[in-house]
Amino acid sequence: MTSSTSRIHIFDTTLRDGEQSPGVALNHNQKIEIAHALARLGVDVIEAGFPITSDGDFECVKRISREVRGPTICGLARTARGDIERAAQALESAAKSRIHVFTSASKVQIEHMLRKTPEQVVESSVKAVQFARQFTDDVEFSGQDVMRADFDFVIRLYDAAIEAGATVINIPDTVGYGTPEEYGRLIARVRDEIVRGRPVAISTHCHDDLGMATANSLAAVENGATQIECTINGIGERAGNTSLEEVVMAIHTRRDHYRAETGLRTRELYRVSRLVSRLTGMPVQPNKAIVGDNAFAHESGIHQDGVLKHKETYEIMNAELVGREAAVMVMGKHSGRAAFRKALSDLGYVTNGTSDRGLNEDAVNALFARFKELADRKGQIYADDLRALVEAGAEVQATFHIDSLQVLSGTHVTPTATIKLTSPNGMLEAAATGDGPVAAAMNAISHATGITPELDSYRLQSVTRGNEALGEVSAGVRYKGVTVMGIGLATDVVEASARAWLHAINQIVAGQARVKATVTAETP
Ligand SMILES: CC(=O)SCCNC(=O)CCNC(=O)[C@H](O)C(C)(C)COP(=O)(O)OP(=O)(O)OC[C@H]1O[C@@H](n2cnc3c(N)ncnc32)[C@H](O)[C@@H]1OP(=O)(O)O
Ligand SMILES: CC(C)C(=O)C(=O)O
Ligand SMILES: [Mg+2]
Repeated sequence: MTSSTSRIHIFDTTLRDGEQSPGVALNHNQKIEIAHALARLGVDVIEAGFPITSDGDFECVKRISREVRGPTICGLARTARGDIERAAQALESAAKSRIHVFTSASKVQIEHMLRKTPEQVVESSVKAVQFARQFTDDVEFSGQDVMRADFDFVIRLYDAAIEAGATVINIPDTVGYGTPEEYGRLIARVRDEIVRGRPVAISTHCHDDLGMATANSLAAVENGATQIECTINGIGERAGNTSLEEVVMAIHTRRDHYRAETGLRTRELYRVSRLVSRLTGMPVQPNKAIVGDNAFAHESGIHQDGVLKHKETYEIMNAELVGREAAVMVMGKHSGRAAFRKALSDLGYVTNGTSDRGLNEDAVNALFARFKELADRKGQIYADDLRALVEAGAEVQATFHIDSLQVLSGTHVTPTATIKLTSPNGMLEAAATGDGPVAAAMNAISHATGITPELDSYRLQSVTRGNEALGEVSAGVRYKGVTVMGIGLATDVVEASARAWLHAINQIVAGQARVKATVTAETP
């Protein structure tokens, strides 16, 4: 840290405000596990709970105080003496402890919730801070809902709290009402009018009701705040709190701008995010900054091509720095050839092969065309899909290709299929019926090609994941004593069957059949 770089303290409240997320209730062991993970991450303060809440919360704060070393352990308390005493008891065995006393600052909360006058709020706050100081030298003070409060009152309240012994003053935008500009200006006012060089830290605590928690916290840093209160994955009351991973990585990535740094071991970020998501049962949205599944993933061809050539074309931070893998390629309909080749070679296929070895240019192009077709229907294409696609054959050598297939089937109709095939001699078209839609499609192909093998075996299986999983059909066919295995892949099972049938016919025509059974003189 250079002399012009300020150190920002990270106050993690996942176990207190985060646990206030509707539907979340962590048990002791889960909280201890998260507290240890936060200590490994290197947060400065863990707000372990609100000890007056219940015996369970009390015991948990007590256990964290006893077991977790590194960060300061903090307990929340209203201005009531009972709350403060209970917090102090819970924190007794912590190596470093903090009591966090809070009141309300806005008129609406003072009048309607606390049912007090502003004077009474100041008085009870002063008494509470003084009382808390009897247990620890580290007392944090908060007045809820500052952004809807009268700022002159806010200044008076916090000045009184500092005089009473508060060492950290936390400025909560409890309902996520402020804009970055307004919030930043208030923090600057607090810094200039009441801190005035006294050894008191300014802290920010923002909620995300309007999606501005991260921006507001960073605006506070620009205006003198040296502590950010936040939660892993941004969980918390209603729309949640400032997301820890976002502010930490914003400060790191834009250190040229913020001239600040946190002391966190950022490589732990992703792991802690997964842990909190798993234990709270709150999934992380895929497009969530830093820790979402898509945060370092690329699906569109132009981006994939850029990232494959040079990661920084579309990635602004080092994924490894947050414990993740960089430049993850997601294969879908927006993907291009560069990523497709890379995906094939990652699966072990040689993509610059010659006509007799590996996949040559034509083979890759044919596979790419099939891949696009599939992606249009299936959405995401997984490694298994790609493998199956290659194994089903690029059909470069194929004489016949499906141009279109239409099948009519139902309870009271005779299954009928119409096929159009491209061939070296032009378009071939035929229609046929069958016992079922699969038989009708196979018969139509046989009529069009003039080749009618016998079906020896038929197997259909789902090879990939998702609702639109690929169906793979393996059709063992016999023709003039030669047995050939045709493989067809499609999201539609009738189409997969037709493709398998045609694949077999193409092998017969090309004379490239893999002989699986003894050749006999028998003809079908
Ligand atoms: C913005 C925040 O995140 S604040 C923290 C919010 N977290 C929680 O509330 C979780 C834990 N809470 C609880 O378990 C309970 O609400 C308790 C144990 C704290 C209190 O329970 P109860 O005694 O049953 O009170 P209840 O929850 O119904 O109402 C809250 C009381 O606290 C008072 N209160 C609220 N904030 C404060 C404060 N900062 N200082 C003093 N009193 C306060 C309210 O005025 C109300 O008092 P009243 O009962 O005299 O009207
Ligand atoms: C207890 C306080 C700091 C709080 O969580 C809030 O105001 O949002
Ligand atoms: Mg809060």
